[in-house]
Amino acid sequence: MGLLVDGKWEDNWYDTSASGGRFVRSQSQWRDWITADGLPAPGRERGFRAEPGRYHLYVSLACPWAHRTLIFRALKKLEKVISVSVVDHFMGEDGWTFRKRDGATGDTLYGLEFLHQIYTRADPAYSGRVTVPVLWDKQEQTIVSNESAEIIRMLNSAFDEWGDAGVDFYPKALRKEIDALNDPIYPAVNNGVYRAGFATTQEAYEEAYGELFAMLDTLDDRLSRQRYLTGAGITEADWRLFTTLVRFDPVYVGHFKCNRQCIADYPNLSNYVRDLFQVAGVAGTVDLHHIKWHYYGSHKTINPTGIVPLGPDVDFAAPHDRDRFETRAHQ
Ligand SMILES: N[C@@H](CCC(=O)N[C@@H](CS)C(=O)NCC(=O)O)C(=O)O
Repeated sequence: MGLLVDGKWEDNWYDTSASGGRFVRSQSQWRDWITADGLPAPGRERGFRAEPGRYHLYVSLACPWAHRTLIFRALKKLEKVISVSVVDHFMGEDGWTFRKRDGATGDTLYGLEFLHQIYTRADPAYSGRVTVPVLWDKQEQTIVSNESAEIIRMLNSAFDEWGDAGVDFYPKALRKEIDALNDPIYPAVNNGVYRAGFATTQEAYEEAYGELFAMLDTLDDRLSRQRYLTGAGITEADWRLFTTLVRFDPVYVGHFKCNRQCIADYPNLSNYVRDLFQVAGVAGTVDLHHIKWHYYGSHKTINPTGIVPLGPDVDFAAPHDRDRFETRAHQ
């Protein structure tokens, strides 16, 4: 685990000393947008036109943020439009690498060894973390975005000429509600599990743990009345929650000490995660081997032996009870 400083790789774990033992995720630095017309997004200088075959995703199958982008690529039927490279599940002193095993593809564009070489290819003087996902422009040889929340918005609509325009996970009428759900779910749940797991003081851990389970309780209650977070149809808010929930029992309960209870113990969340897993195209984006081996194998500060636990045995393909609710297909 490390980062780039003026284009040079330095091996460094997260520094929590300035924040009372709290893990603070850095802001993504590449924030351009692909648009159907190629004009820069408001406030941006560079414009990127949506075109088939021009863009590439660098992902880890372990990473919940990258996982969002793979789900959107699959459900928007963009597999032939946007290509993908999958990094190795182990993230050690070289950061993410292109070692090829267990379904990792290597760097299918340039045959590079490390993901940080993709960042310096875009900017030889880049300083910052080297994270997945990366949305890469093969034509301009640069990074468009390394912010998953924005990449999924692009995939949701910019490529509709080639993808499935009938699927909309961020419909106009629900945008306010989706944003209002994402806003508290991100710090408490998506990033909350990391805040608990990477905390280096008891106080910081307990703070994150409390917020996490309070939010999961609220969500379980909400899902006792409706099939999905905004009601009868699946939206972006569901996919963002899903990638954390699917990792929860296999990894976060043990590795990140998020152990007040499992998702399996929540009557509604447990059925909900199976429901989403069983949406056509989604199961193929979930790789529990990469997920377990990455977290338990890579985070030596919290699991020094690197032993990967064998359990629990979670079956996301088991039946769920969610079809008792009103359901709406996408507009
Ligand atoms: N805000 C980013 C976060 C991405 C992120 O933190 N990815 C993790 C993997 S789960 C990573 O690559 N971490 C490497 C590092 O922090 O050095 C996003 O949502 O795209």
